[in-house]
Amino acid sequence: MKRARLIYNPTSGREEMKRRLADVLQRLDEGGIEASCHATTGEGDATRAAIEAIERGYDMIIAAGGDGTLYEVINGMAERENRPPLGVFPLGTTNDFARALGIPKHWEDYCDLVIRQNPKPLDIGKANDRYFINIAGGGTLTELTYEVPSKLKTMIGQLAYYFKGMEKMVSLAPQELIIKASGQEVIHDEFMLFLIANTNSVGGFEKLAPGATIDDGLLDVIAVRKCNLAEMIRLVTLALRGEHLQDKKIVYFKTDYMEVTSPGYVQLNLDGELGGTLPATFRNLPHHLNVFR
Ligand SMILES: Nc1ncnc2c1ncn2[C@@H]1O[C@H](COP(=O)(O)OP(=O)(O)OP(=O)(O)O)[C@@H](O)[C@H]1O
Repeated sequence: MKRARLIYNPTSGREEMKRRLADVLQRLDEGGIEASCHATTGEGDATRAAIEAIERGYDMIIAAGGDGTLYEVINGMAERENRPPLGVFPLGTTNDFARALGIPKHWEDYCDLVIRQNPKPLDIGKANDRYFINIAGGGTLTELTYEVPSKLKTMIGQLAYYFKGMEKMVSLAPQELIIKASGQEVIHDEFMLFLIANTNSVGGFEKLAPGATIDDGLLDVIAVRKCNLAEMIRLVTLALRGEHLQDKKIVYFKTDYMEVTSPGYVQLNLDGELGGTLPATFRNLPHHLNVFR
């Protein structure tokens, strides 16, 4: 029997885990995996639970929840020498990461994926002293991921982000950024936002970074130069079709290391969570985690 630590957020998405837990444990058990559970209680708890699971020598860790729970779990794992395989059980509202990797959403299919025990390596990103698995970003629009109330997400799911997104679009302001990336000329300009993608699915946009792959050792950088609301809406429309990267308002490149500074106050968003402020260094950590996928 292998031992798994299932770290789940009982409040994620539509609170599915509350109903499914017994079934999940039973199916894993039948597949030769004895799982014990940790239900998270609030901010930072999944990080502590992941550190403890490694110290207690579990054979694998399964993070069940949304992108926020996954972010906390990888931040507990990334600095450890011994990093057991990670399961990403998608139960959140958007689940960008699971969607990008084609990880099954249905609980039975997901359990079967873990039971097959075939984890594959993938890159993660490091922003200053924190880690992200899907996306890092900065600029007013990126703040919306942590401003959407959890209760609203439970009630109306993805729509909650659209409402908040529309509200934020009208108050968008450009910020001066200096971007120094390895293999690139220094860029100094005013930007609406910048994103650093590790996967191709971000914020529910499945074609935001079409060229981003999870194990190429590189981060895909997309920055939107200063523009007005009409241009911003045009870019969002293009992004839905994956046709935005050629636009003259967009800066796009791949890199393994980058520094971003600003004379202003710019908050960082890491996998949808507040991740400090600029200045920041971003680097790719190749094949740092093994994930069932
Ligand atoms: N028991 C709990 N009660 C309230 N909040 C919790 C609890 N456990 C964890 N949290 C908080 O939930 C947040 C993470 O939510 P998570 O991303 O898993 O789900 P979600 O918000 O529904 O999904 P998504 O990120 O896809 O929108 C973390 O900020 C964490 O602090």
